[in-house]
Formats: sequence, C-alpha cells, structure tokens
Amino acid sequence: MTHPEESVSEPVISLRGVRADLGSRPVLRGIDLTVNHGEVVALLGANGSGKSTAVRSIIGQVPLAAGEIRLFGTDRKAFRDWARVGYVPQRTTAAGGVPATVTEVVSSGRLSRARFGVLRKSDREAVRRALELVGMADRAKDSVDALSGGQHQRVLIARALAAEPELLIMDEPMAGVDLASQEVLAHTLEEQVAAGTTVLLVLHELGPLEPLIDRAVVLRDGCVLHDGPPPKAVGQHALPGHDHVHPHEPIHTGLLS
Ligand SMILES: Nc1ncnc2c1ncn2[C@@H]1O[C@H](COP(=O)(O)OP(=O)(O)OP(=O)(O)O)[C@@H](O)[C@H]1O
Repeated sequence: MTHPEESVSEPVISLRGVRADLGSRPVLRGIDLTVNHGEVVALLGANGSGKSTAVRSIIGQVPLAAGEIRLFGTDRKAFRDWARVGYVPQRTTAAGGVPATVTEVVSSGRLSRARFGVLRKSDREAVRRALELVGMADRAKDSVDALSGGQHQRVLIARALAAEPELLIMDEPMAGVDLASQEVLAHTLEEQVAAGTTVLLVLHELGPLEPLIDRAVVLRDGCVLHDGPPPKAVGQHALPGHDHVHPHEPIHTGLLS
C-alpha cells in the first residue's frame, strides 16, 4: 500500500546524525540508520547501548539533540500518517490497572484507521484478523489480566497489526515470551514480511527470528558498531554449551558485548 507520490526506493526509515540526550547523558551519539521498503532490520546491542532510545526517537517519543529522522520520505516532525506505523513497545511487567478485554486492547490499535473514531464492520474484521494472526481469537472476550506474559505480548502485537501497518517497529518482542508464543510470533512476522511489511526489531539475540532478518545494525554506547549481514552466531551461540570459538566470526570479538 505504497502511497502514489512515494517511490519504493525512498527509505521507509532514515536517521542521519541522530543525537539524543536523556537527562544530561548523551544516549544516541550520531546514529545513521536506513530501513528500506520491505526490509527486516534487527537492532542489536548490549543493555544500555541505546536500542530502545533509537526506536523511541523514530516514533517521536524522544526529542533529538541533533540530526534528522525521515519516515516514508517525510521529516518526522511533519509526519502525520501514524496509521501506517505499528509500534510494539518493550513489554513491562507492571499490571495495566484498567481492566480491559483482549478485543478492547486490540481494537484500540485500529482507531487510527477508523473514521471519526468509530469502528465499522471492516474495522472489527481487521481486529478479528489480527487476533487470528497471533492465535488469540479464542481469547477475544477474556480480560488481559488473565493472560500469560507470552499471550499478553501476542495481544500487543495484534494491537499493532490491527491497523494493517506498512511499517512495524517492535522493541524486544520475544523478551519474556514462552517458547510456544515465540513460535507463533515468528510465524506471524513471517506472514507480515511475505505480505511486504517493513520491519524494524530491537532484539537481544536473533533466536527464532534469524531466518527473517535481512540486516543487523549493532549499537554500542549510542553509536553504530556494525551495519550489515546479521551476525550468524548470535542465536546459536547464545545457547548454553556453545562456548567454542570461531575466530572468523566478528561476533566473537565482542560485537554484542
Ligand atoms: N529516562 C531516562 N533518563 C535517563 N537515562 C535514561 C532514560 N532512559 C534510558 N536511559 C539510559 O539511556 C541508556 C540507553 O537506554 P536504552 O533503553 O535506549 O538502551 P537499550 O539498548 O534499549 O537497553 P536494554 O536492552 O536494556 O533495553 C541507558 O544507559 C539507560 O540507563
């Protein structure tokens, strides 16, 4: 669903010289990052390297100290078409407080597409499709408080998918997610990618998503350390028992530490 005035050669996300401070601390120290149409890019790096801050700067939650961000070719400050962007924040363990059903949470993700904020039949169908995609259609009427961590994460992803976004940004979608939900999420993402969705993912390790990743951008201390093919070893070698050394692979020289 590319807009007619746009060319697919225009990056979907472009960061140039992005700097951001949190408190008095420089957290992003001159980031360049490009995500092209249909690409799946993983943002990797150690804790505190700035991954979440980078994605939060893209969606406008962190002010820039310097640099430029463009979304679909438009300066982020002038960008208004947020229905084209699905965002799944880093999951918190804090209980939501306000009781809501699975359908209510996922429907909230459709509001950006609903005319006058009223969900029509086609919107309710999109909500239902999103729930089916993440295998949660049978829990539609349940309270989100009754869900496991992995199921909760599936609901948050369904909320992002309900708007049928062209760009999906997810912050650690697999963190704290049980194996069964991880497999469902990997399959969901595979279908989105096959349908042409552009994806930027913050990950700790590639894990089950590895086959989907086109490119990895590794951050260290708020700078880009690596931008290129995904470091193959991250998934397997993060597992216990994989302590042998492959000197030809940059990952073992501390790329992610
Ligand atoms: N609101 C804030 N005020 C001050 N410093 C912050 C704030 N939020 C994050 N930071 C600091 O900014 C740095 C980058 O944080 P960020 O969450 O972007 O890293 P990350 O790479 O996503 O790490 P993690 O994998 O732990 O989520 C960290 O050192 C963090 O402590």
